[in-house]
Amino acid sequence: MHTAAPVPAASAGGPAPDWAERTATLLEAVRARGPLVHCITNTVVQNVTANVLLALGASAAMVDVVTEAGPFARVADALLVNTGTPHAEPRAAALEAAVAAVEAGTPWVLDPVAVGSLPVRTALARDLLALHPTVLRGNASEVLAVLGASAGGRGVDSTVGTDDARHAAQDASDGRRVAAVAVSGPVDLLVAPGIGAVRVANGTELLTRITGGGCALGAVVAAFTAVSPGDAGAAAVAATAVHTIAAELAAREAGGPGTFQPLFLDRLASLSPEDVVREARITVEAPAVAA
Ligand SMILES: Nc1ncnc2c1ncn2[C@@H]1O[C@H](COP(=O)(O)OP(=O)(O)O)[C@@H](O)[C@H]1O
Ligand SMILES: Cc1ncsc1CCOP(=O)(O)O
Ligand SMILES: [Mg+2]
Repeated sequence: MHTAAPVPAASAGGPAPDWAERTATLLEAVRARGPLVHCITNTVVQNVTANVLLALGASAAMVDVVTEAGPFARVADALLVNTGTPHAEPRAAALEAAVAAVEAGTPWVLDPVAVGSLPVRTALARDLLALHPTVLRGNASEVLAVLGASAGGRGVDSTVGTDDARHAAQDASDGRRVAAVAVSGPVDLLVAPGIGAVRVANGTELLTRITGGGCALGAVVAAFTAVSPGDAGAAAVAATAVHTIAAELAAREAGGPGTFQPLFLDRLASLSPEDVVREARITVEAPAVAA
């Protein structure tokens, strides 16, 4: 079992090199353990999600059948539930898996894709949220919508910035509805009790020009929760940094979205701890200290 490094001290607004070191350590832990990630995800991104997990060094299994999903969530190392194409059976399987994950102590991630004005997935995502996912991950519109603070974005895309979701995300994690919230966008925002607001400025606009740039990130976050027991914030930061740094390196060689996708998988697989430490652009805004 990997022993996580201590949480780095927060420094207001400045660079936080300890998070880069810790991300590198957690990346090595993912590769050493090869966590099995149980995915109940949408039909659009199943293939890219499995490929991203395999490139990272994790394992993927798409188990979205009722009566299989619950038992599998008990033996998997982590679970991802994504609401992108919420047909009837995957909806029931998602609830079954989430209940089992909570009972078994399997960490799990909720990605409330396109929640807001669409009633079926919005009800499902709220039911899932009530089961206390380890990490809530989505774009800013989705995070706000599932928390009841907005009407949602434009389909699967956000119409607001990550900082617009900051207060709702902090309320959700401080109130223990979830252990951490990961809000994606041009600069990703990660919040959890004790870590303040962590921002990861890595990434590439090409991640928004292929499908699954965010959905696969949810699976990567799930893989990192498996090696960060009790520290969902660290899992969210490390997963986001690894995903976005690999993408950024791939974008330097890519001719466009078509060549970017395989290069992204190559970079995920070859990303070294040194690459992480050299490329990470992570800042921390310390939590407010009570007077
Ligand atoms: N303008 C951008 N520049 C760089 N990276 C981005 C940009 N927009 C999104 N990303 C990255 O793309 C990934 C998916 O984010 P996002 O598009 O917000 O998710 P979703 O697909 O769920 O809406 C994240 O890793 C995020 O860091
Ligand atoms: C296009 C689409 N439609 C329903 S789910 C989905 C995939 C969304 O993927 P991402 O949120 O990673 O862009
Ligand atoms: Mg999404």
